[in-house]
Amino acid sequence: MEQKSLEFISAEKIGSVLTYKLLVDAVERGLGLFSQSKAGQGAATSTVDQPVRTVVNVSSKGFLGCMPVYVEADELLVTKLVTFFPKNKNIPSHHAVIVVFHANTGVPRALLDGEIITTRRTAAASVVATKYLANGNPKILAILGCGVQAESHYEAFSETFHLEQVRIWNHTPERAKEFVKKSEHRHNCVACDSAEEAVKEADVVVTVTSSSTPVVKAQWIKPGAHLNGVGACRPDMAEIDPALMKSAVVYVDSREGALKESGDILLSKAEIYAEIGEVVNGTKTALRDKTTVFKSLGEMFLPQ
Ligand SMILES: NC(=O)C1=CN([C@@H]2O[C@H](COP(=O)(O)OP(=O)(O)OC[C@H]3O[C@@H](n4cnc5c(N)ncnc54)[C@H](O)[C@@H]3O)[C@@H](O)[C@H]2O)C=CC1
Ligand SMILES: O=C(O)C1=NCCCC1
Repeated sequence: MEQKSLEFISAEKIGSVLTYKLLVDAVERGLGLFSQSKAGQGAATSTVDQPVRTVVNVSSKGFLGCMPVYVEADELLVTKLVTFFPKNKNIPSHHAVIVVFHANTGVPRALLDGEIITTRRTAAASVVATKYLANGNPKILAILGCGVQAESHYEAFSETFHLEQVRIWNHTPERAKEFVKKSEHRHNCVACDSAEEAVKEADVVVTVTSSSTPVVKAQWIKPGAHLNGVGACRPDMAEIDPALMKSAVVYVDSREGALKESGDILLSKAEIYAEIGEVVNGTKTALRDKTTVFKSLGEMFLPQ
């Protein structure tokens, strides 16, 4: 009889092994598997079963998201539980734990601190989308927002692309200046006084704010640029000008998730061209010369 032995894997341990290289490869593969499968449709034969997460609102303070997934190929039966409390002060706005079960027996195997995985996986997903959708090698990156995701996106993009400049904007300008000064390695970073200044010559834009209303306007975007929309993960929230959503070619991580959760898509009534996993699988085209948006909502896949 299998003995129950539940291992706890700490944030320190995860942080020491989970490189962006590893994650980018794993997320790319995961997104491909997801789009190949009948994910979320409850089919017993599905190779990946990942229903759209269940979200519990905690009055006006925040929410709890429950994100289960079964990946047959990896014998993975996992769920992430993530909270988002945007008004938190002096502690992160997101917290998460991940529970891993044995896929053949249902026996719980491990409990993982989910914070670093959430932080880095999200940036890795934006890197995957950018690898496929950027028009040539991106040289100027604009990051709107200066929180945890801004840090991870800066690290992941700096490791992957040869960036000449990273333009940083925050709605409280002091925070953008602090971001730039945080490390001597950030010599290629500049704090911008306006979001327009950050965005207007950028090859790639990342929006990583807790804003419920658009922080980027259509007319600021360089034609052919690629934008990763990472925040605004509820149907009543939007980070991107509806005019940009309508004029750009829109890619998502999960079509079903986007049609339930993304205010940027629902409020603008933008058409979804493809899941990024379909591009990975070669069943949809990467329209690199067009202005593209990847609307990220956070489909979770763990490396083997
Ligand atoms: N798509 C995905 O997979 C994931 C998305 N997210 C989302 O990404 C966003 C950023 O997450 P974190 O960096 O962890 O959050 P954070 O709390 O560390 O940072 C939030 C940033 O938004 C800025 N901000 C707050 N209110 C604003 C407003 N009204 N207008 C403009 N900026 C404002 C803050 O100054 C800060 O720079 C959140 O919306 C979060 O829910 C987070 C994890 C995964
Ligand atoms: O995938 C995640 O993790 C999250 N996605 C949307 C916002 C909360 C965290």
